[in-house]
Amino acid sequence: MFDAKHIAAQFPALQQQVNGQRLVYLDSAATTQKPQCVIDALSHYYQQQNANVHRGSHSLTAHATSEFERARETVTEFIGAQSSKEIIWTRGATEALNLIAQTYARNLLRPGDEILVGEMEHHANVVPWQIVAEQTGAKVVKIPMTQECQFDLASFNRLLTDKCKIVALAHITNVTGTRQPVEEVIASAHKLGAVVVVDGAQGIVHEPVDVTQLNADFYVFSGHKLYAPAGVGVLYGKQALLEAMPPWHGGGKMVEKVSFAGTTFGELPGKFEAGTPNVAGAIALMKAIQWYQGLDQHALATHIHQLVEKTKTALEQLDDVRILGYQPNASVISFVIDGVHHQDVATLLDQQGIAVRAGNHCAHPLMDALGVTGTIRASFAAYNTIEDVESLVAAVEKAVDML
Ligand SMILES: Cc1ncc(COP(=O)(O)O)c(CNc2co[nH]c2=O)c1O
Repeated sequence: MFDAKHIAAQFPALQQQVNGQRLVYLDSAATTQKPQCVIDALSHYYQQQNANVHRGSHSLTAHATSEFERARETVTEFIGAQSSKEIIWTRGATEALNLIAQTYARNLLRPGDEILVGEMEHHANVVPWQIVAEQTGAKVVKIPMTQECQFDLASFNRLLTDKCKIVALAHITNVTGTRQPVEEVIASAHKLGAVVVVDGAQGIVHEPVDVTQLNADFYVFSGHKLYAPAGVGVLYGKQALLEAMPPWHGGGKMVEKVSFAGTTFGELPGKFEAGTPNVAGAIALMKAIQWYQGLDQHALATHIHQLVEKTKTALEQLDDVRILGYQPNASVISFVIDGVHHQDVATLLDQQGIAVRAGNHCAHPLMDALGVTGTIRASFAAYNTIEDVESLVAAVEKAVDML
């Protein structure tokens, strides 16, 4: 039995009322709320540890650097990387995907090469590939989804030719929570010499990740979806790939020697970390990972899946409510109320203290495939309870009656 109420009590943001009602936070796929211990880690850093890292020669900077690199080691172990050199700090998944596109891909791609991208992807895993395709004369090829909002593996294998140099897909998608077959995609792509970029923004928080076992070439995620602050994220890349890539941004820390006759660049991971990093964010992400690893992961996953299943069962009893792309064992559920704009529903729910996401969820191609302009999405995390489900369903029922 997963004690979500005990978990929720650790989250200050969840103790408030919104519009005079208990906050029911069901938008964790957008960003999770933060436990007190993570908030304390941020405060402690700025109260006691703040200094710039890898520079200066005083005790504070030495300690801050040590904690910053301990955070990198924590991420290394958390995702099963071979070396901390394979862990690059970014602002989040979006920046990590753009870094890969503008270094690895831009350096590799030639006219006629192909980048295969899943139809259900978040724009952060579509647009960077379109930009670099435009820059290099390569082509982005859509991997269609099935009618059931699953990754169409058969179509993928038909589209996969020796023209394909990169495959980009989410571990878990953000609108329907589809767990995509990254293992099979990686195996097939590698047979043809293509690399696979796995967008782990949703996956990192809903199942154990071992990038070595997965054999992913790149895996990216954002701290703020993993109970950590916004502004810190991770790009994992196989060391050999990262070593061969040109730098992303120029500046301090990423160089070996600068002269106007020419500049030599630093080693991993600093080569990709120009400028002053988000030290506090990295340290808080370490604390978030340590907190998260203290949870019973099987019980947590079972709990979240039960909440989503109960939500589905209740919503499908309501007139005019249509659930879209439901996936067993997902952490999100998306639905529409026929004849009612999704934003109007979200506004009514908000008036009852219920925070969901309405809109296209940065997934226009998926919305087009579903034939809608947007959905209402409820997404669940460790702090959500059955009472949250009951509040959501009652509010949707009220919305159906009112609208
Ligand atoms: C699958 C996926 N990839 C990439 C991103 C981008 O992450 P960021 O760089 O941290 O912004 C998101 C954010 N998804 C959402 C953000 O708000 N609602 C969402 O569903 C995502 O869900």
